[in-house]
Amino acid sequence: MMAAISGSCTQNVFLAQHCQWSRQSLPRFPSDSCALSIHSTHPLQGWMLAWPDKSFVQSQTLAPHKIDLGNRASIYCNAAQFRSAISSSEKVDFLKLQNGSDIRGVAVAGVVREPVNLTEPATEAIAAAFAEWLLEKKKPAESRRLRVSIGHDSRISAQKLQDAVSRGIASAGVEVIQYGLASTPAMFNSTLTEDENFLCPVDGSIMITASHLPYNRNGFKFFTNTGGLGKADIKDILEHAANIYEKFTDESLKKSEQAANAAVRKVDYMAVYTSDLVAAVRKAAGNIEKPLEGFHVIVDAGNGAGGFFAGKVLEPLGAITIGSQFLEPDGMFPNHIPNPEDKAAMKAITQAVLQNKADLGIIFDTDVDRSAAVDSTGHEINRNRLIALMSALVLEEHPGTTIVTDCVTSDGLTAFIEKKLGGKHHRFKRGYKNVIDEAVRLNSIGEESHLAIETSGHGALKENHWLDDGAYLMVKLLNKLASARASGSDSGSKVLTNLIEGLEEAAVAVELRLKIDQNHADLKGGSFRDYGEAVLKHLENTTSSDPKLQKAPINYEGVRVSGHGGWFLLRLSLHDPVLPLNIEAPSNEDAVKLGLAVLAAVKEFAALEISALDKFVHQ
Ligand SMILES: O=P(O)(O)OC[C@H]1O[C@H](O)[C@H](O)[C@@H](O)[C@@H]1O
Repeated sequence: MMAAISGSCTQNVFLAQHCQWSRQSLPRFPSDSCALSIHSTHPLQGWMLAWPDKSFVQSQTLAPHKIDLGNRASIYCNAAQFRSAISSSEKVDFLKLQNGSDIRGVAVAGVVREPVNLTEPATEAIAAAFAEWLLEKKKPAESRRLRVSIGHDSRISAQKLQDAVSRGIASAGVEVIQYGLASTPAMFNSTLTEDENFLCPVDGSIMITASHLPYNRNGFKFFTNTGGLGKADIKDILEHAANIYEKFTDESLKKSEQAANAAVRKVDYMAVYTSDLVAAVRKAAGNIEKPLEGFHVIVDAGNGAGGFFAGKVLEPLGAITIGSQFLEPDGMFPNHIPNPEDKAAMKAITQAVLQNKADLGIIFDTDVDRSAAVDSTGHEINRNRLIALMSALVLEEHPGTTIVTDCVTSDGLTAFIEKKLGGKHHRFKRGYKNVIDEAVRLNSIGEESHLAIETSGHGALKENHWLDDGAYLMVKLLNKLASARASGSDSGSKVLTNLIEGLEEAAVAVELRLKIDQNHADLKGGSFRDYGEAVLKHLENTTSSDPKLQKAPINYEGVRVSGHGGWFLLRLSLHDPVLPLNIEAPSNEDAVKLGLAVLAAVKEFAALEISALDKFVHQ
């Protein structure tokens, strides 16, 4: 038996060093076929892995070369003895890598006070933990192993992290399918596509991205066919990754490299994803091959992953894309930050549209889950305007439906959705996952909702599996242009601009981000969250005694108050020790009055950095 096992030890090494599993779930081997059963295919997948639990046998606690199978059998393996490969200087605080439902960290050295914490071994451990999580959630079919797709954006650390992710996945006995440069939504899509030629559907998917953050960062988003993983799952995975990491040995790292070398396959999945987008526009236009013939559309990918949209989506549909810019992936982002909320980015695409006299401009963030547009007059269609436009399109198809948005949307948007479009505006919390989950929840309790969208440019439609896909949002706009042309009412992007006519916009709209100094004595050793909550409570109390201010009757996040013809919202950032303050008002004077009301309440909180607010009210 020993000889038989030792020949297939890659995954057994992983077992012996990283895994925990339930005694009850061990397979019943006939006494003399044990070894063959185990190394015939992929041992991990036949066994139910379990998350840490005291009742489980932890292989680490067993003799180094022996895995105990209860009283039925013992398997011996010539794996390396346990000897941690991680020195104390490489300790990683895994939980600090959690960013809501994503993982984010520093992957490139060289920025002062930003030490690398998303190292290759940490990445390998996280990927292995995800693979284990997946193995527990999904029962692999007899006929095939589980498979995970891996894609990345244009960041300079993409390649090394892709390799590390591949090692982690392969070490767990799961198949690795690399897509190379890809968009986040395409990765989710790969869990839904049914096409064995492209090894789809995959059981899980990992996108390596840190969205619009600076070049030295990177991170991961995880998907299964039910959508992106939530916060609780990410926390479990990180805790488990920390265990795996502690137990790495030189030998196990070498074995996972060998496993990855043997297991990795590459697929051009973006070809499938883009042809689906092309097909969607053709269908909406009445099955016309080139419904965008003659339209001039400019794409600005900001050197992220979105450059494909010009050549692989717009051009096959007949559009002219001359003047498109920054389509080449470049992880140093030399032109502007790929972020439709960024002023410089919006200026860049606006200028390109005007200079080229284009019909429409389209801009994506780095990993293409967010987008915005610019009409032929250079008018930006982002933030509240993008939500208004998408609401108009969705409400044409689904009259009366509920539009779920984040909390920093304007009062003008509510009036537009409810009075002009006849829909219902449900202003919920910040965070793309929060708005998507809320829309799904509403549907589950009988309230119809077809759109969940944030001012950040994340938008998800029910018809598109609640996937927040910046490219799909733009496809909806293109559908409108194409169908207007097909019906003879073509007037270029005016078709779109007309749809948001009547959206009232505040003359002044500002966002100030007030930092909480986490090391300040005023925190008295408590968390920045508790401190932030105390600030918010105090603000709520002080504003309730001001007759000129009215607390929003329904509000799900922070303190939202109307007054002086406008409103303000102070809330805790989803991720950072920051209290973002949004103010919208009909004039600067009114905005300052609202700012002063906030300042009066928050100035006594010594750990809060209020200089930006101070400057704003004393401008
Ligand atoms: O709370 P904040 O710091 O403003 O960040 C909020 C934003 O965080 C991330 O970028 C998420 O992807 C967005 O969905 C969310 O809106």
